[in-house]
Amino acid sequence: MPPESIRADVDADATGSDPSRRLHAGTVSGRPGSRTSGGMHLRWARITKTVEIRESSAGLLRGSIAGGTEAAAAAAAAARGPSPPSPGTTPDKKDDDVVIVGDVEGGGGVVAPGTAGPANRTKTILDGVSGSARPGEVLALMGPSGSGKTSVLDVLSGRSSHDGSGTITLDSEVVTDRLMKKMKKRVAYVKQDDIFFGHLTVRDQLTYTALLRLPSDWQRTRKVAEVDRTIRRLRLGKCADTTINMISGGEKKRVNIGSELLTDPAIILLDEPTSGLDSTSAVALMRILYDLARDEGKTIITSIHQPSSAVFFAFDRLMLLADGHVVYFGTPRGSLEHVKGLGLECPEGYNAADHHMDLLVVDGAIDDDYEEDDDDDDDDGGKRALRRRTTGGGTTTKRKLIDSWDAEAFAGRIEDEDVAERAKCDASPGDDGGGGGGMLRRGLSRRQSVVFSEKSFNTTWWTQYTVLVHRSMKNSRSAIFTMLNFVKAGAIGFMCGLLWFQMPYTESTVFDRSSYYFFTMTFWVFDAMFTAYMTFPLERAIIFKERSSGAYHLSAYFMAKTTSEAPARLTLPSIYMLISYWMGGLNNNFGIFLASTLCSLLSVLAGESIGLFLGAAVLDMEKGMVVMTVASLGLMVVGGFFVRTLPSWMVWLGYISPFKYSYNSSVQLVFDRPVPCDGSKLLSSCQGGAVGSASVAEVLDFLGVQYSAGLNAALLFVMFVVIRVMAFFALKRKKADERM
Ligand SMILES: Nc1ncnc2c1ncn2[C@@H]1O[C@H](COP(=O)(O)OP(=O)(O)OP(=O)(O)O)[C@@H](O)[C@H]1O
Repeated sequence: MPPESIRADVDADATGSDPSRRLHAGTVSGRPGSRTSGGMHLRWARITKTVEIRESSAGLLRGSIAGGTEAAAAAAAAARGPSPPSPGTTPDKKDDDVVIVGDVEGGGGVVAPGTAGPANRTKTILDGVSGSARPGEVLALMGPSGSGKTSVLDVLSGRSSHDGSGTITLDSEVVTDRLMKKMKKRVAYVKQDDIFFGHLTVRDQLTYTALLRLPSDWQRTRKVAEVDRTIRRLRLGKCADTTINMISGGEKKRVNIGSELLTDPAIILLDEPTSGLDSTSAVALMRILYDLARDEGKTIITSIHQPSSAVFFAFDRLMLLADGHVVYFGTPRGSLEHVKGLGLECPEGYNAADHHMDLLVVDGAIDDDYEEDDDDDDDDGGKRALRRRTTGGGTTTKRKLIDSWDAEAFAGRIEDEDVAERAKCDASPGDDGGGGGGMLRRGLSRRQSVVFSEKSFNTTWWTQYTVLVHRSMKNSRSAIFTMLNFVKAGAIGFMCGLLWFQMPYTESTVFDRSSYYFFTMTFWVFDAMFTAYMTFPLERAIIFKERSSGAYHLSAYFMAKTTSEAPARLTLPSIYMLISYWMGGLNNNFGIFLASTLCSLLSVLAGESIGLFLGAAVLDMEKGMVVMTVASLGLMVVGGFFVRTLPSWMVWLGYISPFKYSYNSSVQLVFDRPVPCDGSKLLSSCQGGAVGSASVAEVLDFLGVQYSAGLNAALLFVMFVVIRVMAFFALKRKKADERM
């Protein structure tokens, strides 16, 4: 369909008698006097995006079959293997890329898709993409997997940059990098994955979001009222007080949308909001989106895989993508006319969306199989449907569709619309603050100044910190204060108590006393290191998502995390100490119990810092676990328990071992008086039998303990602080990489 007919088509469709219009009939609670602002007209022209293809450590090249030659696609598909996500990481489609086999440098491998040759390491994932989305309308992006839907949304949302050759305009204002950064707050982006703290209820999730993101001059009651309204609007009443872990997929999607809606965005971008939903839930969700567009004038852009007929025809506009190219933009009904004009008519009664996908999905490997199977008598309808995708002369329908869409003319049309609208705006006095005269020529436009005048954050650092502490405590309370963890601390404490039960304070138990502390600090420091390690890799998706929408400062999050988890993290070792210390009869002085418990807790905090640092530095769980294991065992080995004299080049490692300081300080404390000899002739002063005693200094020397208890505790504290600061900077450095 020629681009010129797009608007006519939209208008015609809007008055049509399509049965799918029932989707628009849904009602949403009225919004009299609501604070809702309408949408904005978003246009984009000639957007191109090229990415570097990363080489894996095994010398393989990661790429995708999309956009590649059929041969490349076939070989790449053949090479495709299961690629499970790393445990605990958010599945990332970028990591699911097909592995292209071969020595690419040597030119012997498979051609990187969309590129000129085997040695080329870049790939064009968006190629001159143009389109527009208006307030009050729902634009759907459709196309096969890998066609570029998410990439378009990433670019439009400002979460990812494009190559700079194209333009994006917002109400006809060119969106510069700076404006794009600010614009993110007016653009809600609901990603494909539902990422939340699972232990929070739906209401908690929305309330924390409201407290973090709604303006600080709003009263708390107003924010809570907004949460209630969002719950009603998204029909989440039934599950409002259920934890997110327990709600259904459709409800999760709605919570995700609700979290974004709270900030009253002008533009809402959604990446496959209906994926994983049954058709009824998908229709219900789409109805909510239509209500938002119709009733509140929002601009909505959603990618969608294979919608039902009702959903398909209800879209206001449709953008079909293949291999990063637009192959159609216009009304859904117009899309059928367009393909019919190319001799690819949708069969009677066949789902239009399925028909488009059939035309666009081409998998070289599958097609080759069918070529070979040509004489197969057992051919069935499915195969025939697939073969339908190949037209005469070996040209795929996909190629035909790409070639027949005049992307250049379409981009020109989008740009003309922009120019016309801008001229209209310039000509209307007062509209831009007085006098017209060219918004762009005057530098900062009215729209831009409105956006720029917005503060980077809606709330103060302190508000962010307190809200995040509250949220984190609530979440970690549920995650750490579990019955299982209490049983673990209690049972291990009791077991140790039995093992070291009521040791007499004599020469023969010198080793047993010190080994109690060796075990205690090994166990709890390891525990702290490994559990803290998980923190950032598990929460990274949430942090980056929330940060990319300007919810809070990273420092507020980090400080909140540090302070809120400490009580939970320290309670369990305290329970252990309370049970095992008194059962074991380590030292009946209560002050020494308190001091040695404090030293153990300091070592837990130092261990936690190491875990946080490694978790921030190595967000990939698989690699991180290896680094953690090596680091923790290494630090323990160099603590001086196994090898008294370390090789000179390793001595420095001993100074960064929390195990060493924790052990030293506690052992210093517990041997607070001379140790009576009991005939075991362990210590040199006791060689005469069960008479006399060994001095504290001799015992400590015998055990290889260095420095005073105070100095050891102080060094633990320094480790705890310094490594924690390092963890913050490691996380800060990661931020840019991970946001994409
Ligand atoms: N950073 C990247 N590095 C390499 N390839 C990338 C990168 N980002 C996207 N791609 C590739 O670009 C193509 C388009 O990806 P995109 O995620 O936009 O597709 P999609 O249409 O949203 O797919 P799906 O429907 O499966 O979500 C894919 O082939 C993908 O592998």
